[in-house]
Amino acid sequence: MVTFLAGGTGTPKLLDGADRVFDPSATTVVANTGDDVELGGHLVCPDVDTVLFHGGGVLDTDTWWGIDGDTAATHTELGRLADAAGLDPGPRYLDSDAQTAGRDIARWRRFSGVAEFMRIGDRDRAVHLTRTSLLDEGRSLTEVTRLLADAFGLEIDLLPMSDDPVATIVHTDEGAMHFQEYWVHRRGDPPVRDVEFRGAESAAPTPEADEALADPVVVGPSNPVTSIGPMLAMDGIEAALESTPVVAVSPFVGGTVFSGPAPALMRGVGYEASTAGVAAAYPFADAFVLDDDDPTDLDRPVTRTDTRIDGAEDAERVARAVADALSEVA
Ligand SMILES: C[C@H](OP(=O)(O)OP(=O)(O)OC[C@H]1O[C@@H](n2cnc3c(=O)[nH]c(N)nc32)[C@H](O)[C@@H]1O)C(=O)O
Ligand SMILES: O=c1nc2n(C[C@H](O)[C@H](O)[C@H](O)CO)c3cc(O)ccc3cc-2c(=O)[nH]1
Ligand SMILES: [Mg+2]
Repeated sequence: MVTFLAGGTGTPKLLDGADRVFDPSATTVVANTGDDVELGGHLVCPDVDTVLFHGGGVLDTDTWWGIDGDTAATHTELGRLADAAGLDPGPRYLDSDAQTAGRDIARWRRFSGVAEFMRIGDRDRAVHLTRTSLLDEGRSLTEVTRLLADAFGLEIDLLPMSDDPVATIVHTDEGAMHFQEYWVHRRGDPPVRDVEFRGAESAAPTPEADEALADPVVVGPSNPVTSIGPMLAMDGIEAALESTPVVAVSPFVGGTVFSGPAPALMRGVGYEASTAGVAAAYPFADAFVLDDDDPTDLDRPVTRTDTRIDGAEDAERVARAVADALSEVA
């Protein structure tokens, strides 16, 4: 049995070849939900969905989000309607007073769906519509995710980190904004001062996620702040990781990332933007998988390989390094 902690790019890339090393029927993936956002009344769960679409063989692996070849007729029409009605096409909160006055997580992650600022594909939207309808019937996100996983034919067990809402809020020089506004609408431009996981103090990992964390854990090469951070912010997760063998794969090579805003976010929360910073963020990790070219020395065991993942064979190589590291610490 093995459990991967996943964001939406680095860890899904690793999962692309992990099934050749770890039995998929004995593999659980706990996905971040801090990025989740409500658009037009539909709950979008980007990290859960990347793993879902990857497992179903339909992921767009140019972007690592959305469905390959998806159309966007509804998205285009929403934009046209908004334009014709003279509506602001940017991200608009449904109730900005309640948002700024209170700490209502639902309001912080809920945006107006008229002229969406994220490009939602038509087949992708069908997933959000199904998910939201099932949640409205009173099912938990865990149940709904499992139903969707069955529909997409996943072999692994895919779990959201929590059934409770957590919203990743980036505090910037230009104010506080939801991660999707910071990353998609503002292209990661505003300087980061801090990152907050709103709701994490009252959110709980699900019993299913708790159980999965009793198995050996692989922290994939995801963003330590916005993909793994929301999990670590919940009570009990770090303690669970202290009690089980954990191997982490660095998303950095020294001070360089393969993609995305991790350096700015790491610096924003006070970590060095490097593999050393990742190790500081993961005090519970028993061993690390680092790139051959990473000059970092760590105080914990290190297994080295080429950690660039450009396909299933690369992913298999990194997964084998993970398995080797796990066998040494388990
Ligand atoms: C916006 C993006 O978030 P998300 O899509 O959730 O991505 P993750 O947090 O899962 O991953 C970001 C992280 O991934 C690293 N990465 C990307 N490609 C590779 C690779 O081939 N090898 C490797 N070891 N790491 C990889 C990348 O450096 C990023 O830091 C986000 O936060 O970027
Ligand atoms: O950069 C973008 N990322 C988009 N993403 C990716 C997403 O913003 C982030 O990369 C993840 O939240 C990080 O995990 C989407 C993810 C989805 O699940 C559904 C729709 C989108 C749409 C966009 C988009 O328009 N632009
Ligand atoms: Mg993410």
